[in-house]
Amino acid sequence: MDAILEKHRQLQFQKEHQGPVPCHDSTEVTSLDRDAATTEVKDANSVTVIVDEKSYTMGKTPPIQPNISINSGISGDQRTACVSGVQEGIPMGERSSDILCDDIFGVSPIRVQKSGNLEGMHVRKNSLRDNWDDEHGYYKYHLGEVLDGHYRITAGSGKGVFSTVVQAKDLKAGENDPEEVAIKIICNEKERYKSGKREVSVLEKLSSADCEDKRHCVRFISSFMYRDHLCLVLESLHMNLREVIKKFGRDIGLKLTAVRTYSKQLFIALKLLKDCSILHCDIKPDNILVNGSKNLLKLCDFGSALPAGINDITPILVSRFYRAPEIILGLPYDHSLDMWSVGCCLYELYTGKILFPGGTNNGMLWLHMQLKGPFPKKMLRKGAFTTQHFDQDLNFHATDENLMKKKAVNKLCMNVKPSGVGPKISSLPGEDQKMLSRFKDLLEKMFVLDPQKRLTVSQALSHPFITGE
Ligand SMILES: Nc1ncnc2c1ncn2[C@@H]1O[C@H](COP(=O)(O)OP(=O)(O)OP(=O)(O)O)[C@@H](O)[C@H]1O
Repeated sequence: MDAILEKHRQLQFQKEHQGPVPCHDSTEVTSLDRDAATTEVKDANSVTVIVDEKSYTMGKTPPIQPNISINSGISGDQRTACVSGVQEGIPMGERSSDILCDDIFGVSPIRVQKSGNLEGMHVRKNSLRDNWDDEHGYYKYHLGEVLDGHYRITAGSGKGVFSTVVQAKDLKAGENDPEEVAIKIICNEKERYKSGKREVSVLEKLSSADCEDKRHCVRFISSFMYRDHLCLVLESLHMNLREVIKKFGRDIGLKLTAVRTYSKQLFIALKLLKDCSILHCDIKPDNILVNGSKNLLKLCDFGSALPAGINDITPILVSRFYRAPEIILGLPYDHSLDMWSVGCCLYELYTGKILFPGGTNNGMLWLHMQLKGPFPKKMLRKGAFTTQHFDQDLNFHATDENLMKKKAVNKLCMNVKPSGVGPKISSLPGEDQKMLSRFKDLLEKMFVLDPQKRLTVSQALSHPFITGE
């Protein structure tokens, strides 16, 4: 990818010469083939739990989060949720029978069925399953296998928490049909089947609202059942943005012109969601796919999507690093929650770094305040979960273990001095300074803490960073 290599070259030049570097003005994200096979990371000692996506709603016992560790990484990794203990300092009697566990890096929100120990969890055993499933309910496909007499599997493509995705050749493709497709094989489990069916109806709605395929959401082709697995046939894309960052932009990020191209396409996708009254609720680099030339992206994984206006209050909606503050505080939410997540992705694309790597929701709020200052009191007063993070005078109350070690956190939250996005984004020589300051301005507006004042999708599409005017 020229744009990224160019950025590497600039950094290298800067290091060696400590001065500006002449720069190509490449705006295109150009092709670079995937050559790394996906890795399987498996912890021999981990115990997999089957998780259920329905989140807890306002008024029920607040969630207790066991220390869940999830072997996570890019989508090709095997992600296994394993319970390593329970949260300290909470009497057993106060625990809800349904314990929610928070996600960690890049992993979609999940819910285990019972707290603390493995008793009652839906632990799968090989002997209990038909032998075409693995012990966790994933379908054990093999290359060359023909699914439903229709699709020959040509390669593995990715693995999510709830599915395996394979590349396949459509053996019955008509003249205008794509030969290459991706098939998302949903885990064989009742709740997964139900959420898969919901994903199908969201995809159908999006596809029929975008007949010309110009609005950057993955195309849905069809679905079928195969050996008790719901299978979604989707257009095939090349790799996800987490892989792109990892492979080409780790700790450095992509060139601004490439970020601008991706930003515009993401906003067009958000506009489609808005027009269809759908909240994605899990936007993160893993769920954004690019084509082989890397110049076209598509939003994928609508497995957590919700109709706008449902507003079940839950503190674990959206993967944690990309989770907007209104979710954590327990406020009503709408399309602005996806705008926040997209902001996190754009920052990550440009810098190669995660903007809010909080270890807990409490840690996330602290990072939000460090960037943008104290929360408006009006907002805090309305939050169903505010008391978990703020005292009665609305001063921040650190409960995150890592935060408690830091002296600065003990100060009243009113003293938090916001850094803003600007200082976190370093300007590279050769980068168009006007475009960069517009990018910073865009991000600043996407990270407005109050969701009602945050940048809307129409405003984003007409922002000077996008229009260039
Ligand atoms: N249409 C596609 N073309 C190519 N690869 C895909 C496609 N859809 C998904 N993938 C790959 O599979 C991975 C998992 O897909 P997806 O996120 O839809 O599954 P999931 O089980 O809902 O995952 P999770 O809940 O962990 O986010 C993606 O990150 C991507 O790498």
